Amino acid sequence: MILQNRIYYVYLKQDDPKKSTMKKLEHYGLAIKIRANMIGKKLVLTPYSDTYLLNSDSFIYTNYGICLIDGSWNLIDTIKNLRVKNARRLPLLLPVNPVNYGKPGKLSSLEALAASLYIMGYPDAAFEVLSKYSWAQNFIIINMEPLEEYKKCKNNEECRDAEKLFF
Ligand SMILES: C[S@@+](CC[C@H](N)C(=O)[O-])C[C@H]1O[C@@H](n2cnc3c(N)ncnc32)[C@H](O)[C@@H]1O
Repeated sequence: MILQNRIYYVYLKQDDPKKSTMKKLEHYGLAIKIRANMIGKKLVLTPYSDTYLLNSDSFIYTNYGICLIDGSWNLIDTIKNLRVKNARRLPLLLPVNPVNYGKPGKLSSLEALAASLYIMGYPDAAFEVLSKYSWAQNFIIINMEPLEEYKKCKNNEECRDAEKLFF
């Protein structure tokens, strides 16, 4: 079950809106679009963070929510200087989305969200968000072994070591 009003995204208008995975989740009532100045203490997923997302971050998720930055990978530099309180990176995983299939780390917002929910201990919510796209069905299955390892990590160093086991 997905906790109500905990999944947010900032939309950067860099891609075809019809292809935005977060807009689709919003359509199903599973995500809320916000402006960057509303991020506050929410977890923010950005590959530029030095801090890995941990299972223990579920405390921040349940209290403040999680926010994706929905832009284009081609313009990812735009968010390089984003300064927020609770920025997090994900350890490497394999995307299954049609644009970046098989390129380690280049996850869609939907995949990044599902991976985060899984690592924080919400597998049912992860499967629920993935269920909205047929191409996304195998994302957890394909990444099950790394995800299970990442879920056990207690700090950055353990995440880095776990990543090296698979990539
Ligand atoms: C660059 S956007 C591309 C989104 C794509 N247009 C879509 O509709 O799904 C993907 C977003 O997912 C999150 N993300 C993807 N991979 C990540 C990683 N390795 N670490 C942290 N966040 C990640 C970030 O919020 C990132 O901005």
